[in-house]
Amino acid sequence: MTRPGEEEVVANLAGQAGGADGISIEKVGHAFPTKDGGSILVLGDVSFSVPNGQFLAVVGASGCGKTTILNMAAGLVRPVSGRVRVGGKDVVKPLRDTGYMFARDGLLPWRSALKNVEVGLEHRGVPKAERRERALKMLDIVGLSGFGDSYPAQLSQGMRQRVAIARTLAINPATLLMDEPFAALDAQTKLALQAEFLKIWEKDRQTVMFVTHDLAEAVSMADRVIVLTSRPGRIHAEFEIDLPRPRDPAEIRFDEGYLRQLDQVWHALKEAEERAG
Ligand SMILES: Nc1ncnc2c1ncn2[C@@H]1O[C@H](COP(=O)(O)OP(=O)(O)OP(=O)(O)O)[C@@H](O)[C@H]1O
Repeated sequence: MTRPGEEEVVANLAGQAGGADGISIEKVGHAFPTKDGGSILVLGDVSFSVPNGQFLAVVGASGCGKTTILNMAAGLVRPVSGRVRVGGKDVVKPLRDTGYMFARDGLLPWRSALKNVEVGLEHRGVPKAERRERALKMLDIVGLSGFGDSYPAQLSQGMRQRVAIARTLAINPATLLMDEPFAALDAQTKLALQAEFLKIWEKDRQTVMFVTHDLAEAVSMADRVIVLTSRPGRIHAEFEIDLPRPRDPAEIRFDEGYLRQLDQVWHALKEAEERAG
């Protein structure tokens, strides 16, 4: 899996609030060069859009190009063919009003939790007092008031991922790109953070593209789920998730409508993998 380096993470955190026209992936194809001088086709003619304020989950077999699509929307990878637009603009470099979150929290170990939340604001040139105020507010929102002076090594994995959420949201991003952000957490913490994240998101409704292998996570959180084929990734199926909001992923687990939609997505993914295999 490709991951941006720290500088790129910081660049993505250095966001600016602003309007957006969602995300648009238009006829995108991509291949990476291989060591033997050949190339590996990763994405084949993928088109979809994420309307403003929608929470889209993308699922698909390992290696089908999910992270590559996120990296394209983040401006870290240029597609070989096709076009990627975010907020109505072609993405030709990392956008300042896009937040990017990963399974690993990416916190800077030498900075306190509070200072980590401030990183993106610093890069935007937000004055110190305002920065501090916003970072403290975000830590409070993610349930970590009182932990601002703690360093990442002094926090549990769930707490560190909470700091990462606070850091991503502190810049007030219009677009959120999330790559398995809760994958490294134990089941209980994962459910708690999913619920907390949804509570925050349901207020602000950023445009979200969320990559996950966890189908329950996709269906319980998203407005829409896209299933990609195995490599080269193409769209295999798409589902509108018509479950009411606000949603709590822990509580929705036994809902009939949820179970039905989960079953549909599960079958679509199985079918996509069987066809490829
Ligand atoms: N920079 C790169 N150079 C060469 N190959 C790459 C590069 N980035 C990704 N790939 C290859 O492209 C394919 C798609 O990678 P990507 O990380 O987008 O898949 P993914 O669907 O996110 O996988 P996973 O679910 O395992 O995270 C993989 O085969 C990967 O090895």
